[in-house]
Amino acid sequence: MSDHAMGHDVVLETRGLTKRYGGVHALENANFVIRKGEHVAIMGDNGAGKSTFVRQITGVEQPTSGEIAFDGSVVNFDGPLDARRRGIEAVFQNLALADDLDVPSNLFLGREKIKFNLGPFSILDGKGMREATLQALKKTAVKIPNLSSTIRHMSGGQRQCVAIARTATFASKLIIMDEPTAALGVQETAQVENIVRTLKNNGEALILISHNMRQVFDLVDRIVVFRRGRIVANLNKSETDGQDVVAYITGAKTGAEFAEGAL
Ligand SMILES: Nc1ncnc2c1ncn2[C@@H]1O[C@H](COP(=O)(O)OP(=O)(O)OP(=O)(O)O)[C@@H](O)[C@H]1O
Repeated sequence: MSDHAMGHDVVLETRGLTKRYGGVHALENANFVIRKGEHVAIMGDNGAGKSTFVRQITGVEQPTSGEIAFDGSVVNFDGPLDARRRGIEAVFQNLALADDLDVPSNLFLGREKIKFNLGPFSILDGKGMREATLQALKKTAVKIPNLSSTIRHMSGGQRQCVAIARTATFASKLIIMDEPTAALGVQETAQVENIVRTLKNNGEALILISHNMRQVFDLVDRIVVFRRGRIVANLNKSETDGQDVVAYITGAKTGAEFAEGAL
């Protein structure tokens, strides 16, 4: 894929992205595009290849073959840090929060604001991190009653909100959420969904992996369906419905009509 072949509004594009684990074909020839400000859902049955795809585009793993173009050029992510440095942030099912730290410390985990260095020691800018946390929560419409409480003392929904606020604070180009509400109750789910809507209003590009059809139709512009490691459908929300999507997920519709390059 030549760099200039990408539209200028394309944030991320994969071409022929393939991942094999020994003999397991977890991801086969995935062609995927997401543009600026777009919210795209990835759906598919268990084992369809959704998480494998996300691991390749977040630098957690290196693909077996295929290309990833990000922000205008072909990239090979060295690791997750490399992807993060370029502006891709993901909220994974295991939230990677530190249980014994408070909200600002978790938001800045690994990226702490330093006030000054004293020999080998770094003195953290606690006030700066607290202020930046308040701003980040405001920007993402995340409501956390007490910034000083440790993660251990928070509900599942609040933890998820902290993880999302962290993602949204540092993701300059692309946010990825892997099943963000799978473990949450009704109210907590509503809160997370509100945050996703706010991110849409803020013009952020977002990939949402979800099994929840209502949520997907509520929150995204486009639905990409994975089945047995392949992308079998790329559907504009306005041109499809839940039954149609389920048909692709289960294989009742084969996706043979899903033309290469139709993205
Ligand atoms: N590290 C690995 N080693 C071997 N096989 C793997 C590995 N990771 C995933 N797989 C296999 O690759 C296929 C795709 O798995 P993946 O986890 O990407 O699916 P998924 O769509 O994310 O499923 P789920 O909804 O259950 O999370 C499955 O057959 C899975 O068993």
